[in-house]
Amino acid sequence: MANNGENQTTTKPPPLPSPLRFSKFFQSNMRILVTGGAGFIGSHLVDKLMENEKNEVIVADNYFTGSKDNLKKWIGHPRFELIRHDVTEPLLIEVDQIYHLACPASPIFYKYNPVKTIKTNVIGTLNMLGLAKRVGARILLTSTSEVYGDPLIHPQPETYWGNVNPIGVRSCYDEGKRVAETLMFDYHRQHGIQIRIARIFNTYGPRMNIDDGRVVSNFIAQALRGEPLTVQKPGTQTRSFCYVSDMVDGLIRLMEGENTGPVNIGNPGEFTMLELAETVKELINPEIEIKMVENTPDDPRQRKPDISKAKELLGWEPKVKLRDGLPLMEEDFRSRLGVPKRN
Ligand SMILES: NC(=O)c1ccc[n+]([C@@H]2O[C@H](COP(=O)([O-])OP(=O)(O)OC[C@H]3O[C@@H](n4cnc5c(N)ncnc54)[C@H](O)[C@@H]3O)[C@@H](O)[C@H]2O)c1
Ligand SMILES: O=C(O)[C@H]1O[C@H](OP(=O)(O)OP(=O)(O)OC[C@H]2O[C@@H](n3ccc(=O)[nH]c3=O)[C@H](O)[C@@H]2O)[C@H](O)[C@@H](O)[C@@H]1O
Repeated sequence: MANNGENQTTTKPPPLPSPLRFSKFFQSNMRILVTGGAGFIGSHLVDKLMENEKNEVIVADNYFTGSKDNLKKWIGHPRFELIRHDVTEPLLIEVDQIYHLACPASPIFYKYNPVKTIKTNVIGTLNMLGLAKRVGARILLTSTSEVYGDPLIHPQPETYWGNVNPIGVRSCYDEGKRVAETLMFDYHRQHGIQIRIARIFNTYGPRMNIDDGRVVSNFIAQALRGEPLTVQKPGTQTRSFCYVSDMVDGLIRLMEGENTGPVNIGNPGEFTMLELAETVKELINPEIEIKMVENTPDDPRQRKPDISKAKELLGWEPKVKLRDGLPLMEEDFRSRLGVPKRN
């Protein structure tokens, strides 16, 4: 029987919280660090966390794929701080929770400088675990469905150990995240750190980079620019797309709950890339052409989360269907590309 982490209780007590907790200037606010908070999912997470007046949010980001623009409504807010920081360097601050998202997510960006991607996943996660250990913070890692590689089991439950190429062009990301998960559990067992691991499946929504290279952003930008939708061959490969507000809700529930994870967070609705292209065409621009193009190596052929664990342990399941989420993203892309809605 695969031991998947959930019954691995720690023998060591967690470290004491920062001594500042006992100082006379003690503030009861929850201090939350979001690494990668200037990115797509991170900035939506920050919006949600900032809604709670008891939260102070600190974002650390090196702006590789993120942007200050995504956080502009919070810059200058007394409960918000933005730090230009690369997580491959240590960070010495006092916080109660860490959402560790920093890592390029789109394949074109994570393959751009693969050695840096590995450093971000391994050294970056070590640094954030070191911070969690020093101050007694709870830490959540945004891992990925890519830890299942090109899966041989469908849909993928958390107990599946995956089918991953260790020497391929995607390995800097998927093996990097696998090591990051290992580090999380080793810090948990060895040092008593409170950990949470989310395995995120393809997420989409407003604020994705327009030329991000991921399939939903590509298709919407192409449809709005009047360019052919580039379906990578064979087009029968599948993905399951989760709207970003559902994702943020799942991440917060995981952080606040009692279970370490790993927990799959994603929308089980499964589509082939040809079906996705047809849907974008129908909803956004029926005149657009669909063009088959060459694929990249090691592209997973099928992907769909088994979310039984998220349902049972977090009481979570996604609410936004693809057909309802795409128009919300279209609106954001129209305003950023300056393409008005047709009558
Ligand atoms: N969006 C998805 O479909 C998806 C799926 C699975 C997992 N994830 C994970 O979720 C997290 C966020 O993904 P996203 O889609 O928002 O991506 P994103 O690229 O929009 O955001 C990543 C953020 O991390 C920052 N960053 C990258 N390297 C850094 C470093 N060394 N130091 C500091 N900051 C750094 C970037 O500048 C950016 O702001 C990532 O960890 C990703 O692996 C995302
Ligand atoms: O969800 C996940 O776990 C992972 O999924 C994605 O990786 P991937 O699924 O390969 O994402 P895309 O680049 O959006 O590709 C999805 C599919 O669309 C296809 N595609 C992509 C782009 C395009 O223009 N056309 C097209 O058909 C690709 O071949 C692939 O089969 C994310 O980019 C990773 O960050 C994330 O960790």
